[in-house]
Amino acid sequence: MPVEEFVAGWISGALGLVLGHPFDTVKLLGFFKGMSFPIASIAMVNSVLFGIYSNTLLALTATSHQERRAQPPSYIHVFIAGCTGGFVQVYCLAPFDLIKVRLQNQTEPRARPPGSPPPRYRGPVHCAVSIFQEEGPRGLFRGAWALTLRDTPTMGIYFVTYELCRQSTRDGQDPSPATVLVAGGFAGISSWAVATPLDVIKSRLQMAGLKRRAYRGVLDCMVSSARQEGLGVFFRGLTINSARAFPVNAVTFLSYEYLLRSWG
Ligand SMILES: CN(C)C(=N)NCCC[C@H](N)C(=O)O
Repeated sequence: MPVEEFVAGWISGALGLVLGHPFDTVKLLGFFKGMSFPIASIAMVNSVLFGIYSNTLLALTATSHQERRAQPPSYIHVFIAGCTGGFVQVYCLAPFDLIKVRLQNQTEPRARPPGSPPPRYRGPVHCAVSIFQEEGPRGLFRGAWALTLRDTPTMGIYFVTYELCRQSTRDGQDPSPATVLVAGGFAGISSWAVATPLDVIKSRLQMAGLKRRAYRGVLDCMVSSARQEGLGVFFRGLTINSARAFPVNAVTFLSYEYLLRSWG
């Protein structure tokens, strides 16, 4: 199994993450105060996504990343490979994503009035240990099913959009940096546009353990959220997700393509 796609995926994920830092700081407060935890976790998840995607395409089409310039894979193969990458990365992402959502939903310490109780979680490691102790090892995978439903098809869409947008490049030639940036940016936006409704549901399920709010599953959470707050609830966060997705994924794909190209 070629490993360079995993390494390129890790580095490009880290670079995208640095670029997304201002957006993530607005959204996530405590989680992104330091960069080391997100780089170790989210960049590792990106490495799994790109590595599995590329190796699945290799299995389906018997072409390496370099050979695919001259022999582009069909969109159905790209979609299957993207879905496979999305499915596998969920099980690395689930605990990190849970920690992110729990930290995101607690009050920012700097904004707390003096004398108010300290935040429940002191940071990502404390959050992971507390969930493990209070909700058991399975607690760390709370919301994983919703995450699977969110990421499996949307990662297929992510890679198909990327391939569609860079179609203007002639077979056998490398796409220009502008093409890669635009294709990567649109890949991010299209996948987040489709993913946002399930992202809302996933976050609610992940918070349920803490708030002792019981949902019977993904469907129950969808129905009760829509009943109480209307259909608009499914589009919460769409603007910030899209604004963040363009630069983050433009840089992720640009660095991924250039790293693989420079390694031959
Ligand atoms: C849930 N969806 C839609 C995605 N994860 N899409 C792919 C983008 C991944 C990238 N690391 C990002 O955070 O934008």
